[in-house]
This record gives sequence, structure tokens and C-alpha cells, in this order.
Amino acid sequence: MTDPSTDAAPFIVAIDGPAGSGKSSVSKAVARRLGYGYLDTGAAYRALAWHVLERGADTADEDAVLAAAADFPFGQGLDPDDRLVLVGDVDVTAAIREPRVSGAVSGVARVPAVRVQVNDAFRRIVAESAYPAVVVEGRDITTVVAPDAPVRILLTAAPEVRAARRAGELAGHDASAVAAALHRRDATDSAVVDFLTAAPGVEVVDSSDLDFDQTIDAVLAVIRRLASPQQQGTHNG
Ligand SMILES: Nc1ncnc2c1ncn2[C@@H]1O[C@H](COP(=O)(O)OP(=O)(O)OP(=O)(O)O)[C@@H](O)[C@H]1O
Ligand SMILES: Nc1ccn([C@@H]2O[C@H](COP(=O)(O)O)[C@@H](O)[C@H]2O)c(=O)n1
Repeated sequence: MTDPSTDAAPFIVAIDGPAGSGKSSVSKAVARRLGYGYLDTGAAYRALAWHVLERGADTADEDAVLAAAADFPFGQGLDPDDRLVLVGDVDVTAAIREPRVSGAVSGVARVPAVRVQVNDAFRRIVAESAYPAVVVEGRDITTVVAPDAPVRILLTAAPEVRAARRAGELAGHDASAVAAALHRRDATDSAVVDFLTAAPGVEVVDSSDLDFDQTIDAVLAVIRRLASPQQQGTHNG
């Protein structure tokens, strides 16, 4: 992920975890607090799933997924305050969060060639970034995308806590259906990537009994403990 030959290589904070554990909201808040960039890797998988659906195809059809991936003009920045996601010149920022995309996204994520393609894009986006550091979050960040990151965290919470948080976000949706969809996605995704157990060297932050601010503080404490003094010197706050 980083290029050791250049001083400008961003320092990576890698965060994994299951659905609804707080990866995106907590990572974004940590990035804002420290003046870091923020990369939401799930957005790329979601945008590709949206792209497949727009072409009238099914994400269970691997050939259709590969055809869509071969023509996938994806755009995403690292500013934690600008979450714009583009496919070509279409703003898909809101559309990729719709339940129809959440229900289809695991289909694209299980295609090995897709994972290679998006992981290459993630590494390139981070390497080309002007940020001193980037918080990168997703299912396989500590193990596949940035296994050498100086700070690697598995952010987790009990399944019922995660389901309740997600249901709280989706007002008007049936809470038990939301919980079932979240657990179904975890089950499908965990057949591809293990984000439920921490790999060696990965710190676990369990937010089951923490509120949002306490979870941010727990992640900041891990960064302070694991990042070198030089890396800490890149912090804004
Ligand atoms: N410690 C916490 N206490 C209370 N609410 C939290 C906490 N952490 C996260 N949340 C809330 O839980 C919800 C789910 O968080 P978030 O979307 O960041 O999870 P995620 O891991 O990125 O999920 P997914 O992988 O499904 O995208 C959000 O509404 C977020 O504000
Ligand atoms: N590193 C990643 C990130 C995401 N996925 C897949 O994308 C889906 C959506 O991710 P969110 O974080 O936005 O919920 C997720 O369910 C995975 O299927 C992935 O495989 N690897």
C-alpha cells in the first residue's frame, strides 16, 4: 500500500469488521479528528453492484459482473466531509445505500477478479493521496489490502447490537427484516473474507458497551499506542 522510497507515502490506519459495527461512521470521525483521509472501500463494491443492476443484470451472474467491472468508471475521493461517489458522471452516493444494492452487493464481492481490481484501485488511490495518513475501512483491509499497516483494528460489536443500530438508521423499515438482512450479508461475506476474528497483530475494539464517542476514543487510543512518533507527528489534533 505504501511506498517506502518516498517520504510522502501516507500512513495507513486499517479497520475491518462486520456489518453495522461502526466501521464507516467511526473511521470517518477519526479521520476528521486527526486530519486524515478516509477511504470507504465498501462504496466501490456497492457502486459496482449498482452498475450491474443498472445494466439490467443480476449480481449472481459472474459473467455479467465481470463485464460490468471491465467498464466501470468509478470515482471516489478521500475527504471525510465529501462522500461523493460517481459511476461515470452519475452521482450514486445515495443510491448505493438502498436496500436493493445492499442485498445484491455480496454477489460482486465474491468474484476474485473483482476483488483484485478494486484492491489495486484502493492502493493506487491511497498512494496518490496528498493526505499524511488515510483511514481505510472494509472487510479485508487488515488482512489483504493493507496487511503491513502500522495500525490495524478489528472493530466489532455483538450481533444484536449491530442489528439494533442499523434498524435505528432505517426508520420505516421492519426491524426484524433489517436484522435478518444484516446477518444474511455477514454470512455471505464471511464465506469470502474472515472479518470476525482478528488476524495476528490486529487490535480488537468491541463497541458493544461503548457509545459512539467512546468508540472513537478507543480507536484514537490504539492509534496513539501503535503509531510511531513520526507518524503521530502527522496528526492535526
Ligand atoms: N459505538 C456506537 N454506539 C452507538 N451507535 C453506533 C456506534 N458505532 C456506530 N454506531 C452507529 O451504528 C450504525 C452503523 O454504523 P456504520 O454504518 O458505521 O457501520 P459499518 O460497519 O460501516 O456497516 P456496513 O459494513 O454495513 O456498512 C450507524 O448509525 C452509526 O452511527
Ligand atoms: N473491503 C471490502 C468492503 C466491502 N466489501 C463488500 O461490500 C459490501 C458493502 O460494504 P459496506 O462496508 O459498505 O457495507 C460488503 O457487504 C461486502 O460484500 C468487501 O467484500 N470488502
